[in-house]
This record gives sequence, C-alpha cells and structure tokens, in this order.
Amino acid sequence: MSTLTETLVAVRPADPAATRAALDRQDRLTKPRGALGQLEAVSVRLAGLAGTCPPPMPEPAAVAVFAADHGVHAQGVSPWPQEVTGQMVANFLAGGAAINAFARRSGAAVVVVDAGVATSLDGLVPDGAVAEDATQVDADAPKLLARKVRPGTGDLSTGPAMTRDEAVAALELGIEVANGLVDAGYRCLITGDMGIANTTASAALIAAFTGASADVVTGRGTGIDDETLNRKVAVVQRALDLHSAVVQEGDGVEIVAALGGLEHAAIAGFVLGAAARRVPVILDGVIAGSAALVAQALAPAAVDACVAGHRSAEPGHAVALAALGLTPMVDLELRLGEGTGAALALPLVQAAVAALGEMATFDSAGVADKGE
Ligand SMILES: Cc1cc2ncn([C@H]3O[C@H](COP(=O)(O)O)[C@@H](O)[C@H]3O)c2cc1C
Ligand SMILES: O=C(O)c1cccnc1
Repeated sequence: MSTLTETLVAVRPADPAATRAALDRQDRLTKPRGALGQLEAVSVRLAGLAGTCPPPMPEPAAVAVFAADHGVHAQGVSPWPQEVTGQMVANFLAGGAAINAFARRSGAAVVVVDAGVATSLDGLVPDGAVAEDATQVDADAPKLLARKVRPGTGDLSTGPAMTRDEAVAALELGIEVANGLVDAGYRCLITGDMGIANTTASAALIAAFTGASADVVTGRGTGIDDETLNRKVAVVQRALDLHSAVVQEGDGVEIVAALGGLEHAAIAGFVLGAAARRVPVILDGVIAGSAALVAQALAPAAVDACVAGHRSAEPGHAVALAALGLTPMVDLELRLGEGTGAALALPLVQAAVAALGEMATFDSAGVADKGE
C-alpha cells in the first residue's frame, strides 16, 4: 500500500466513549455548565481524538511552515515579488519572522519545509539548519527540510498547477513530516505556510470544494488595491471554469493538483498524518483551511483531529471553516499566515485540556451543584 493509502485507511473518527466521558465530566466540573464555552468543545474534541478522558496535554508542539511558489503569480494577483518566498524561508531559519516570535513565546519548535520554492536557497540557509528528517526538529533553532517536489507550480488559471503524481508526492511529504514530528515526541502539530500568491490558490480550492462563488471567497491577501482584487477574482473564476470537469467529478487529489499549491497539498497530508496518529493539529488561516478541505475530501474523519486556531481576515476562510464544521478559537483580524494565528491559539488549547484534567468536580470539592 502507498503511504497515502495507508494513512487514509488509518484515519478514524473520534472515539464515542471518550467523547461521552469528556462531555459528562465537563458537566460535573466546578463551574456552571457550558461556562468555559469553546474551551469545553475543544477539550471534548481532544478526548475523542485521544480515546481517553482527560486527553494528554498537547505538548510539546511543533509548527511546520510549508513553503512553495505559484505559477499564478504571473497573473499579477500579489504585489510582492516571488523571491520573497525564499527570502522569508531564510528569515524563518534566522528566527526573525512573526511565527518565530510567537513560537518562542509558546515553546513550540519550528520546522520549515521547502515543498516547492522556485528560487534558489543557496547562501540563504544558516549553517546547521538543514535537517535530514523531521525527527531532528527541536525547539533550540528552526530547521529546514529540503524536500522540493518541484520548483513552484504551473499557473492554475491556464492549466493544471501540478500533475496528480506531484500532488501525491506533496501529500506524502506532509504525511512524512507529521510522522517524523510525532516520532520525535511532539504531541501537538501546528500548520504554517509561506508562498507568495497562495491566497489565490486557496480561494480557488475553497470555491471548488464548497461551491461558493469566486467573488465571495477571494480577498486582498497581503493587501491589494481594488483593481488587483478585481483581477484576482477574474483569475480565480477563469481557473474554476477551466477545471470545471475536475471540480465536478475529481477526487481531492485531482482538485488540489488542478487548483492548489504544493504547500496546500503538503498541509493536507500533514493534517491526514496527524489524524492517523491521533495527534491534534491546530490549523492556521485561509491556506490551512483550504488544505483541510482537501484532507476532508480524502478522509472526512480527519477533521476530528483539527482545531481551528483562528479566523483570518481573508473572506474565504470563514467559508472553509463553515464547510469543515469548525469554530475558530480567536479572531484577531490577522492576515499573515506562517502559522501565526494557530501558534497564538496553542496556550488556549492547552488551557482547555488543563481545565478538563485538573478542575475539581462538584462532588470532589464539596461544592453544591444547582438542583435539577
Ligand atoms: C513579507 C511577507 C511575509 C509573509 N508571511 C506570510 N505571508 C503570507 O502572504 C502570502 C500570501 O499573500 P498573497 O496571496 O497576497 O501573496 C503568503 O506567502 C503568506 O504566507 C507573507 C507575505 C509577505 C509579503
Ligand atoms: O489567512 C491567512 O493565513 C493569510 C491571509 C493573508 C495572507 N497570507 C495568509
């Protein structure tokens, strides 16, 4: 069996007994029922995933930043030059990006995965930063996994972004990274992305999976003017028209091959890998949301392993979250990516598990429950 098939077979829904036990325990803890709001729902989700109540603390955590370039950049959908993707990879490895600051705060390790950066990283990678595999990732310094599937995708508005084989290779790369991190002892995975123009591919994927129209799911990404936004909507619409047969009849692999990016496919694999190992994965913004739709199409129960870290300002993200049935933990109007929104949610997810595991019950604390 291929790695992808094996992983898809291993993805199973939440354990009903552990889910019930967590719901029941939440109702006996010393607080009004439901008073911890979404934290209660997250703790129940993690219990169902782990198959035990309370679930293990989701720590240590690792952020995987999947980096790749996009042929659709040629359509003028982003004001930033493509070279910025590779330059930001160097910045992640030097510890200077927003995700590095947030990961240091929450004690998460950072691994950058070159899934398909188009420009050369020669001379940009600090000594000692290259790791052989994800088991070498630690919180001391960010690591690079050099696993380019191809140097950037084709332009999804004029042809398929990649071949089916390349999409499978990128999915299996994400699975390999998830497996390596779990083997290394990480018990919470966090998605990150870097790829100039990747909000265009995200919008196309979200429209393809949800049926929402291009103008509803396409946003300003890094920040574009009205003229560029109109062009971006037209590019997404053209891509949906061009690939309409795949959108109607294709499976998740064919859809991500036609309309996605290498980081989207790799993040979908990362989600599937986490789900198969029953380790929670905190999703970042619109890129992660669109990648999770790919994972959901391939193995619906993969969503049971996901926590939506935040809701991004990119309009397609709310559409993706609704289709995934996920409620975001925070909404800080972020529109950055890299894993920033998900990393900010890590302490909240850990607090949710701490409440379920550590709070006293009405019985054990001798606190009177309200009569019913
Ligand atoms: C300096 C810089 C750092 C970033 N970090 C994440 N992104 C984010 O912005 C990009 C997507 O936006 P669009 O589709 O509009 O190009 C992605 O690389 C994403 O990770 C960045 C973008 C820039 C410019
Ligand atoms: O939602 C995101 O993660 C996002 C939004 C804008 C630009 N880059 C990423």
